[in-house]
Amino acid sequence: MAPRKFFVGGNWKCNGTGDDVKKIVTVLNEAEVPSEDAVEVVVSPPFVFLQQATGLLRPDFAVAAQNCWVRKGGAFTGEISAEMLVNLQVPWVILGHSERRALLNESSDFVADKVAYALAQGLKVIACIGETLEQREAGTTMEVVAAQTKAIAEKISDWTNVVLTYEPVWAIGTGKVHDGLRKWLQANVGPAVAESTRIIYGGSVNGANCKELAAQPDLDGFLVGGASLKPEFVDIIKSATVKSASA
Ligand SMILES: O=C(CO)COP(=O)(O)O
Repeated sequence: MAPRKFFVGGNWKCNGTGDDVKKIVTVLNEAEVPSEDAVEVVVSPPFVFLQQATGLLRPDFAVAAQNCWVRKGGAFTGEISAEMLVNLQVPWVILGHSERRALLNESSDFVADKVAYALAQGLKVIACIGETLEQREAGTTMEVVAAQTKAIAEKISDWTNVVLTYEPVWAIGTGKVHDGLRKWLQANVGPAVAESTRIIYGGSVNGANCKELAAQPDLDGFLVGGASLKPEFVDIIKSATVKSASA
């Protein structure tokens, strides 16, 4: 089976202006980074800047939307459907981000329905899971992330276009949950899916800590928030070489 390609996502969240998009994309376009064979780079601007970013961005980098509606579009004011993203040729979507789970009460079932629907429309999905600090302190981390993954596993059969993102803000650098998640996939979905699915990490990844994090055995990349708006995002992309060197 082909090795899992390192994945670096930049989640711009609800930040920026059209001018900021130009600035960030210029830095990315001028950057010398490892080849497409070594790293997959996906940046995620707010919906309103998706087309602008797509038009300006180098062809070896892709874009992701930060969310989409759970079903076919229609009378759902303020939502953006998976079909619309496909129509704009946006290849990726982030679903189940911890901020949406926490602030907008998106449940694991709702997120799983979104993942299934988006995949069925042909989108690739950055599916986010992660526990709250309270759950962490109660010692239920693995239980919580396994339940979130199970909700998704029950609704999809093909994991090819899924990147699983473990994103608890507190958990820099432990690597343990990634190992647990891969074992969970192995036991509950199957060895081939466990072997091929990329499990990435998000939470305060920056230019200074990315190399050490990239060296964690079961970690296949990052979803970067704050640092993806800055030139250090290029250093984070380059940390893919840590993985290729250890492969
Ligand atoms: O939520 C995140 C990425 O989706 C992580 O954000 P930070 O990298 O700013 O901690």
